[in-house]
Amino acid sequence: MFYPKSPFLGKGLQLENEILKVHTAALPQLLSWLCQTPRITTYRVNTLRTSVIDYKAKLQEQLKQRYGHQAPRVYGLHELPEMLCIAPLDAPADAQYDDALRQLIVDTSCGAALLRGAHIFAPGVLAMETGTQLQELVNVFADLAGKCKRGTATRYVSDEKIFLGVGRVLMQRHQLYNNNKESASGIAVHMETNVSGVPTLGDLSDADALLQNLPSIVCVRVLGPQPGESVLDMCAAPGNKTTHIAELMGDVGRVVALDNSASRVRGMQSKLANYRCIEAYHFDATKALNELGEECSTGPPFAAESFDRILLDAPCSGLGNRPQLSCSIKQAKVLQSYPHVQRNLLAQAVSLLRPGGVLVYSTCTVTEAECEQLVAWALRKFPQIRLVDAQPKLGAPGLQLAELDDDQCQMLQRFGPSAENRSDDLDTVGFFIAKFEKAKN
Ligand SMILES: C[S@@+](CC[C@H](N)C(=O)[O-])C[C@H]1O[C@@H](n2cnc3c(N)ncnc32)[C@H](O)[C@@H]1O
Repeated sequence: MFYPKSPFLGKGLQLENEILKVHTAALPQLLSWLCQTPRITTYRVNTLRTSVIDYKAKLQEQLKQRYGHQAPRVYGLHELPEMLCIAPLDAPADAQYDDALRQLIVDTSCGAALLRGAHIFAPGVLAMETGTQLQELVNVFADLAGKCKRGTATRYVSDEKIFLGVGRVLMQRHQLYNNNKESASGIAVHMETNVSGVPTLGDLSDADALLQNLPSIVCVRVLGPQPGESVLDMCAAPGNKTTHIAELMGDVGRVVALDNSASRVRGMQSKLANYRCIEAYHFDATKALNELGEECSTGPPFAAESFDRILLDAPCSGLGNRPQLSCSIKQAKVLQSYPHVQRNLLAQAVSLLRPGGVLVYSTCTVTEAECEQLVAWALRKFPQIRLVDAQPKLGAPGLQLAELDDDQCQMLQRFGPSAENRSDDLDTVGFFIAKFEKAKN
């Protein structure tokens, strides 16, 4: 069956050429890896509320109810004690296409979530054949070409659709596509099986634990926040790393979360309200430094050298979000626009960090320009910072660039298709982490 080898479906050569400029030989392998589904599912347990042992028992119970004696393994990694991993199913073969079933088409972002174990929410359903009944089983496909019109009632024919699995219908056409009423919400199709073998549990996140990718958990561990410190999370929404920072600090100290999207800040407020040490502001972090050196009020902008640790989880091209069934970035100039804002943010971070403080720069992408080249630029531009080893190390070293020596590459973490990331335990999304320390005065 057809499976994409590039998120750009062979139509984005210019874009593909932007991704790895020095390491072009590694590009085909990287592109096809981006299209594949990470096979492990990871939850970060909120250890302020529950124990990892108790949450593991809860997960195992859910899996047993769903899969009986074929329930997949739940395990931890000693480097990340607050994380639990769910292994893929041993035998995803019963997700096989059944010619007797009707078909249902979803968009690519819904398709990607489905391959990672989600059910299908109403907005993701593009086409449902007329006559499809409640509780009926359907073959689910993703429309890679983006040509299937929402509300299509007939069988959608295309060479660029891929089979994802078999689902049970919970909403009918009239519930999904009623133009006169509010758009439908909720689960429209419950996935019984999928071709990735990732258990179809949906998102079990609640106050006790969060569905979160492994490198994001590594990232906050690399930052290493301590109780009582003052920590800035410059690009915080939806707040998933912010809450991890607060948890590692035992909810003692000060965590300032900034984001320049008002709606995203509103969206994370209720989650953050559970932590005493977090304060969140709708604010453009490229202006977070009070350049006038005036006495600051409590909120942003802040005086220079205000923070012990800073996380810059930068806005980026997001290409590491596997599986990339089709990339929403269509022009090279969009890809080229990210390093500019990343540099502005990094410059602010260097000024806001106290001497001896720690800065972590991370992205959920794989382009050289937003990862290793950005680090090389920062080291050139700011002699007061140096790279330090990004421990705990679960990713591979950074790519070798002329401007970075071998020791520096080893200090970086790149989650990609290299041998180091191949073990089943680490089949995760693409991500990049660099840790800097600012010289003491
Ligand atoms: C990669 S996401 C952050 C994810 C978040 N750290 C987490 O783990 O939940 C990047 C965020 O940066 C925000 N952003 C983009 N430009 C910004 C700016 N100039 N100042 C502050 N936030 C910005 C976006 O709104 C987006 O929420």
